[in-house]
Amino acid sequence: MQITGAILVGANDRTGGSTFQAVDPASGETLSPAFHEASPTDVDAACALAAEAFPTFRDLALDVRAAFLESIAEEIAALGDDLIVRAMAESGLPRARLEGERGRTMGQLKLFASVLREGSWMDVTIDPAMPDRAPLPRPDLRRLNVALGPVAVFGASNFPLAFSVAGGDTASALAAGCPVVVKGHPAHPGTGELVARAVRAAVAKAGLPAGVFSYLPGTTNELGGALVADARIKAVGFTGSRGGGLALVKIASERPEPIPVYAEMSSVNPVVLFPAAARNRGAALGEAYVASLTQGAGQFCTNPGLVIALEGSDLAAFEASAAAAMGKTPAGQMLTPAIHGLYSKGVDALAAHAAVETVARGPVGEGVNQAQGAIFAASADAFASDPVLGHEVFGSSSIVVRARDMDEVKRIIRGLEGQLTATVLFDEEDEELVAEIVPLLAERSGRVLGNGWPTGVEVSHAMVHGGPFPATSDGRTTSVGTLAIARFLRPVCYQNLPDRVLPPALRSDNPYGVARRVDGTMTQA
Ligand SMILES: NC(=O)C1=CN([C@@H]2O[C@H](COP(=O)(O)OP(=O)(O)OC[C@H]3O[C@@H](n4cnc5c(N)ncnc54)[C@H](O)[C@@H]3O)[C@@H](O)[C@H]2O)C=CC1
Ligand SMILES: O=C(O)CCC(=O)C(=O)O
Repeated sequence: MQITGAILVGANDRTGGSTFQAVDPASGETLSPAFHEASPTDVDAACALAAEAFPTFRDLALDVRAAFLESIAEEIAALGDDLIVRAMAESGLPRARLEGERGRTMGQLKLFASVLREGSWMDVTIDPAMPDRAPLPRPDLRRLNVALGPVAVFGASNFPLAFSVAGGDTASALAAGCPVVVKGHPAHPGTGELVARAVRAAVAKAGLPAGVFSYLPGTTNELGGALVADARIKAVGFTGSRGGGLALVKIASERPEPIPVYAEMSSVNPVVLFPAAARNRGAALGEAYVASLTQGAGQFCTNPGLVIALEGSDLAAFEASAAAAMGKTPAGQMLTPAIHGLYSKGVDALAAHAAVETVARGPVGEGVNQAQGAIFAASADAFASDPVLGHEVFGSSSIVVRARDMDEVKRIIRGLEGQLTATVLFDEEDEELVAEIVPLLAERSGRVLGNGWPTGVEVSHAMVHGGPFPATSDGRTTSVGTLAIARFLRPVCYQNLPDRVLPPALRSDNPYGVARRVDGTMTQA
């Protein structure tokens, strides 16, 4: 499929005034073609079409919408190697990683198709009428979840497939019955266009209204701002910087009709290394830490940016092993010159900090925009007295906090901001201490992991990829896994309405055959 640089508004290819080009971060070279910057007029057209498409798309039979999601996955597969080659050039990510990400993207779409057919996402609940109840009769009450309306999705730079044009936000919004308008990430516009054309092809094949999906490429904050401000948009999904996420939250909350923004922003993902684990296997853990930290040049919002442990010889052995591993880990290719610039600035600031010790630096990269890994250390007092030390440095940089005792460990944890993940590394002898620490971590994070590493998020039913602010702007939900659909739904209760005017899932004959809670008891169809 050809990349044209067009703005994809429903079924129409549009062109605009100014253009921009992608840059290959590994060579610094500009890539063809030029992409048209979407304008406020394009935002208006895309949102008008999305609003028009909404009632039809929302009310589709479940199986039809599920088949549409599966068809998007097939269209993405049909893009073949062109997609991988373009994504490699635009992101600097290696082939194997992108092939895996493509599989995950398709898997997410298919998983949401199965969720749709299964039906529990509607949470159908029926309280039958009790006409003879005294002193007052009870009306017939029937509740289900319905789609919010058109959703704006901001693709992430670090997952050009799985968190981008047809990534988790788009898949969950479409599954809910919400048309999607994507603001493409400017770092991978060609990859974005290819995937957008695949989604558009699936829309056409299913005979759906064209406004179910639009793709707006662009570099400016004004574009994203105009999209979030548009009255027809009813929710926003975003993965990116804290500044970007907060700017969108502000715009959304100041609208005449405020809307929810589900922004995944920043996290340092604390790892607590317990004494027996440090004593028994500190060196092995040090190596595994560096493997997780440097994976993908550290460009995961889940990467372990903070280790908290008791000072002493066992921690010294962990640090020495991590330093040795870091010394052997080549610099990693970063996604964009801007992200590399921010990484270098963050690392330089830590290296120059009076209370921070540099434990290890990885080898200097041979090419451009490469992340030279970095491990720092600080005392618990130093860490507690400068909040900057707890801020995310996006890339393969991490800090080890050396605590004098478990009370200091707890004090550090209590001072942490909200996190996507928190990890405990422990052996059996540590379990009593672990039981004290896990509740503190759970209070501050979306996922608490034992004896593993936070990078690598399973796409499944139980997964939570979310967490209290600033990990996300709304810690009640997740952007990965099937629960993500709930972000784009709201409950409606129908009172005393006859079958023929009710949505199918609420009717007496239960035509979709979904499980329902009737008078407080779960019933199968
Ligand atoms: N939490 C996470 O998972 C991630 C965090 N980041 C952080 O973000 C930094 C920059 O990376 P990007 O991916 O470019 O993120 P970004 O937040 O700068 O951009 C993400 C998207 O939001 C748009 N945007 C940003 N600020 C906006 C504003 N004020 N108004 C309207 N639209 C806006 C951009 O045009 C882009 O489409 C990284 O260095 C890293 O610190 C990046 C990727 C993932
Ligand atoms: O590792 C994952 O699957 C998710 C990571 C993520 O959300 C991110 O890095 O932005």
